[in-house]
Amino acid sequence: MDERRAEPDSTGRSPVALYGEFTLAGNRKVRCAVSLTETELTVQRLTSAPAERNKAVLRLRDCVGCRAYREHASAEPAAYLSVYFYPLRRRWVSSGAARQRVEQSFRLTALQDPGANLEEAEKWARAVRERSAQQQYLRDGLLMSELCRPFRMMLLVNPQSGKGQALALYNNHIQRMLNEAGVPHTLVITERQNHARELVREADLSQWDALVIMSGDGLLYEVINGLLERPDWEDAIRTPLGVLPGGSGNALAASIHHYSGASPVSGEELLVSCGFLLCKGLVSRMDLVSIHLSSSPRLFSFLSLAWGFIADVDIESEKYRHIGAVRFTIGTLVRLASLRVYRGKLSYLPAAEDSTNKGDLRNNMMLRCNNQASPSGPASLPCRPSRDFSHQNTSYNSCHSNNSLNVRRTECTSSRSATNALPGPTDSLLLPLDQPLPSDWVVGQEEDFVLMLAMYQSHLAEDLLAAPDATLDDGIIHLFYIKAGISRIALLRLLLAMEKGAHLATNCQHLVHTKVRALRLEPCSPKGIITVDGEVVQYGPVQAEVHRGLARLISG
Ligand SMILES: Nc1ncnc2c1ncn2[C@@H]1O[C@H](COP(=O)(O)OP(=O)(O)OP(=O)(O)O)[C@@H](O)[C@H]1O
Repeated sequence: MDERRAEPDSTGRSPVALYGEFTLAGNRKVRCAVSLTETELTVQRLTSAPAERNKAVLRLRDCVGCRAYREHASAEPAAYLSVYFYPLRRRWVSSGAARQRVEQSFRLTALQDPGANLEEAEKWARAVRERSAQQQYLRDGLLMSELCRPFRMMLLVNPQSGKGQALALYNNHIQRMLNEAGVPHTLVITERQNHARELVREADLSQWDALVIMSGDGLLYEVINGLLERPDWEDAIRTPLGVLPGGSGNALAASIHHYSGASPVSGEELLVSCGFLLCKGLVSRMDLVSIHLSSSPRLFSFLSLAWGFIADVDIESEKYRHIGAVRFTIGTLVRLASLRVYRGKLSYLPAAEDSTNKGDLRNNMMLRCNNQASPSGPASLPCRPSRDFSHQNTSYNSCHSNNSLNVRRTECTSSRSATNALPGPTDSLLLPLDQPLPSDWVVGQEEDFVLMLAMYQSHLAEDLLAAPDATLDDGIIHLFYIKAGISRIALLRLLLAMEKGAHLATNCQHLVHTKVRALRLEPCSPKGIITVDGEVVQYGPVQAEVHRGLARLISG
């Protein structure tokens, strides 16, 4: 075993920091030369076959953890080193790539003293751990010098979510991944609706470094609202949250996978990807949206507010939950066959030029090191309003083209905020629902709509990329709406294009997309469905305001 200094060499390749020759743990006849650089672990089998065929090069950024140990009750002096990677591997049956588990385990027997062999294995384990953490910091533009104590995670699993397999998925994938990453966790199996909400509302949060849900989006909705109902909501909502897909929609899980830049995956591949991101422990800020209804307490939403077609499909297809994500396809076909229109008024506050953010990565932090972060910095990406509102400064009282709202400006002098004395942040942009809107809002007139969808993350479901340019904390509500007049076939085409996030490129005249900071919807149809993060809420007037970066999410 040889320890070498990590200094740059003339080839530009990262130099070797540690070198050793071990046998494979699974086959003592195979000897390997193992070398560790700042970025890679290379395992070269020492056989007579051509060298490249017997070489595995694994990137430390794909490593979730490693372990040094001795076999229980063994008389042998050998110690073992296991290193766990989840690299992206190209799929053979379909295009794209997905993370797959690769374990490298070695047997160290160079010395006669079992303690000395174990010490050697521990030295390797420490070196691998430090370098793989360093890779994470470097990739995300952060250099942090010290790791804090291991974090303690509460993992809430809803056994009824999706096809009812969340517990089996935990047993088959997540338990092992968290053990490999050395993440101690306490498993809590939710027993009923609102169990998670009550639990986090009462919990001693000083005991937990992260609250992770394994379910659909509904359980995270409960956790977020439970945290914001606490008297200490300001600290509570900074607890890093995590999401592992176990439901049928899994929109937030699909969004964080998308933000990681990997090609689209679903099912267990999405679970492994989210498990990997969770083990890496990088925390980002996440926008939350406060939602006001006419006679219910204020709610907080992390994903979407929907009315009309999409809300109908989501709720009407609940009865097919046991078949998983296919339920949305069936629900869509059923609802298309009897397409409805809804009458209502839609108004909004356009996002200012500087509301989006280029510097997301700089707002990240390592979970193990810092989970009490300061607010987001200023934003800088230009906002692109939808084509029909580019003229909003000119003709407010007139009717516009068929893909615009009929807008008018109102003058409102009231300054009364809609936020009451409940816990949670103040809504500075909203007035009470029964008051006219302020003068800087675009105010809609009564019209017939097919759907309204407000999104704050990219995905509406695993395979629905509804807001392709949304990011976790851009401080933007991506508002989409379709007014009456669209044909069934045009609507179906749009929904199919949404699978790849191509719906905005179809130039469908009926689809409008605009970026806003707040909105108000006043339905006039006597009946209908409104959903918040896929959960039904009181039908009637509703308004929403985005709170940029209010929550913390473990993401990539
Ligand atoms: N043990 C349980 N039995 C019944 N319902 C539960 C249980 N635990 C949690 N719930 C409730 O189940 C509801 C649905 O959960 P969730 O949204 O997480 O899964 P899902 O609906 O299957 O997924 P998706 O939202 O992706 O379709 C939540 O409102 C939650 O409160």
